Amino acid sequence: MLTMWTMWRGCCTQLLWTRANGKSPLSCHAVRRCSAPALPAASITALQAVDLWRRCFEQRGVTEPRMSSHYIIAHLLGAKTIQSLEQEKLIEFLSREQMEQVWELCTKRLSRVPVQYVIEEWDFRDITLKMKPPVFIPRPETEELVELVLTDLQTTPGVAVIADTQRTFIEVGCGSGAISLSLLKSLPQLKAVALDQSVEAVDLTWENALRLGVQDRIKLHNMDIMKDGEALLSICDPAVALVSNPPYLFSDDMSTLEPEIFRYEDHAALDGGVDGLKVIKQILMIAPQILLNHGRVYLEVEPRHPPLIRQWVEVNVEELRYIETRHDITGRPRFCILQREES
Ligand SMILES: C[S@@+](CC[C@H](N)C(=O)[O-])C[C@H]1O[C@@H](n2cnc3c(N)ncnc32)[C@H](O)[C@@H]1O
Repeated sequence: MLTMWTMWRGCCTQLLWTRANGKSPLSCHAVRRCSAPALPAASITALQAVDLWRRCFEQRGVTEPRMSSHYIIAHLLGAKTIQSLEQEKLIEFLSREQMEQVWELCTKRLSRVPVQYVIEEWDFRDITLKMKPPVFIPRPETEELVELVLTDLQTTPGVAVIADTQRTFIEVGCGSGAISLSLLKSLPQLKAVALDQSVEAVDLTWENALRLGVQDRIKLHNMDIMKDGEALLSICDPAVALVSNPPYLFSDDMSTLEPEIFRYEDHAALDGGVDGLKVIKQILMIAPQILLNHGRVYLEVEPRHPPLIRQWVEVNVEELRYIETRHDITGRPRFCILQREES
């Protein structure tokens, strides 16, 4: 499936998680304030606008200059990509109104607003999600997490059986709803209970659920798992799976993030504490109480985490067994699978 992320990733490696290589933490956040080029008096074509803004982004040090200009201008012309537009449309002169829109959105990008917030939507697997700052922008690795969960729920003996009869899964930290809504879209028999500490995230997931027509199969809660873990037990029936892409960055790494992330995304979605495991440990403590026997936990984590999680669970959570670590398409260990097993 050629998603926006695949194409984006095809042109760059690791857009958003990349640290500002070679720059000191200070310099990477001290973004130059750039004035936008003046709106030309005469009209230009879409292709000329794409090229003008690409060069402008390049000169001003905006990451992914080509893709940024492509996505914004394609979006304004009613398409996902420049490549999907007919040649005729690309060489037509833009109207004054279209020119003003291009300038407005590209100027936002110039001040390092992520392109996903600029165009206010983004594709995740086969769904299009509305995006709104500061709610976390779903990353390509998470598409892999969803694939993994879907396959595992349908093919693992024992898990597949309970997934067939007990149909609720829980997501901790739903953000824009990417994981839960994608799973609901793919498996019509499933129901979700999703929670997030951010009101903006819960509201955005609800808006996206309505857009996708799955609102009857999802229950949403504005809840902080660190404080209201016990309350979660009272609001949902035992579940077949607990899925999460929690905040997992080591606090020390926060200052090395690109300006797009550091300045615009909710830090609570990213910062996992000193060892990146603060929320993960809480999820693992609660998991045995909210999962059915043989129910599974699926986590997206930082590449350093899998051995630490395995070790920690062995010592601290009797009823959870570490099943395996899975790698992402770049070969990094990024996903952990655990299973509840009654002693
Ligand atoms: C990395 S983002 C993932 C969002 C979404 N699931 C995705 O993959 O695009 C982590 C999410 O967890 C939420 N979160 C962080 N700490 C939390 C907590 N203590 N309780 C509940 N949600 C939390 C954040 O608000 C954020 O939306």
